[in-house]
Amino acid sequence: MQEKGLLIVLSGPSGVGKGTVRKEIFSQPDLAFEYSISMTTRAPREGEVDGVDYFFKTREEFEKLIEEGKLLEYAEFVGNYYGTPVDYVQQTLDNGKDVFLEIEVQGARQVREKFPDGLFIFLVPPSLSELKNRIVTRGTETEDVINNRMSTARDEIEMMNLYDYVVENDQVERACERIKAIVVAEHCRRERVEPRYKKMLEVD
Ligand SMILES: Nc1ncnc2c1ncn2[C@@H]1O[C@H](COP(=O)(O)OP(=O)(O)OP(=O)(O)O)[C@@H](O)[C@H]1O
Ligand SMILES: Nc1nc2c(ncn2[C@@H]2O[C@H](COP(=O)(O)O)[C@@H](O)[C@H]2O)c(=O)[nH]1
Repeated sequence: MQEKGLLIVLSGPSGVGKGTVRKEIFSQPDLAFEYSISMTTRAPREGEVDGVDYFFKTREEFEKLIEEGKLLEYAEFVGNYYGTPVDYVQQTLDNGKDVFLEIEVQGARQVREKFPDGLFIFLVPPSLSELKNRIVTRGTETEDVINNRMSTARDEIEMMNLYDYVVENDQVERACERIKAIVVAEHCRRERVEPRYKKMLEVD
């Protein structure tokens, strides 16, 4: 029987660097994750592409997806809906591949209920002032939205004890290395050791 993949959830306050870290991890070929592209009612930012960064939906379309049970989890975050397509996640896990979700904490709680064996990682900034600096420097949000996201961030950080691991994003490369090490360790712990590691342990 084919082993199921690992469901990896990365959360953290807005602006901590989840997307940056995730893109860096996905640019490296040594860990084969599949990224689950989320649905959102948020308007696309400059340079964002439908079907690559998000599937952009109207509120009506999103509410229909909720009614039809098409979402593994969803949440309203600072005025917009965000959600994870259930079929893609389930099919990819069933095919034995690891799936990587980058979602906020309300959604992560719902995923934990459905996938208690998932791997839940919370990314933290070196400080709240650095968090604000990152979100401001990104230059994508209005002042009102930044203030809203910063006040939500304080509540989110209080939820970090619900996660299996907390990783500091002081430098992108270091945060990626920490996350990759956690995933490899989890695979070993769950005895789903990659063949190349098994080979290393073989005795002649
Ligand atoms: N380790 C880091 N040091 C300095 N700047 C960083 C670091 N990681 C990310 N950044 C910068 O911080 C900003 C926010 O990063 P990013 O968009 O990846 O955050 P996010 O957590 O995905 O945010 P959101 O939840 O709002 O989508 C970006 O401008 C990014 O370049
Ligand atoms: N619960 C979910 N949260 C999600 C999902 N996709 C993204 N997110 C999180 O929303 C906020 C805001 O994202 P932004 O792109 O507008 O900055 C951030 O914390 C994302 O991680 C999802 O499918 N479900």
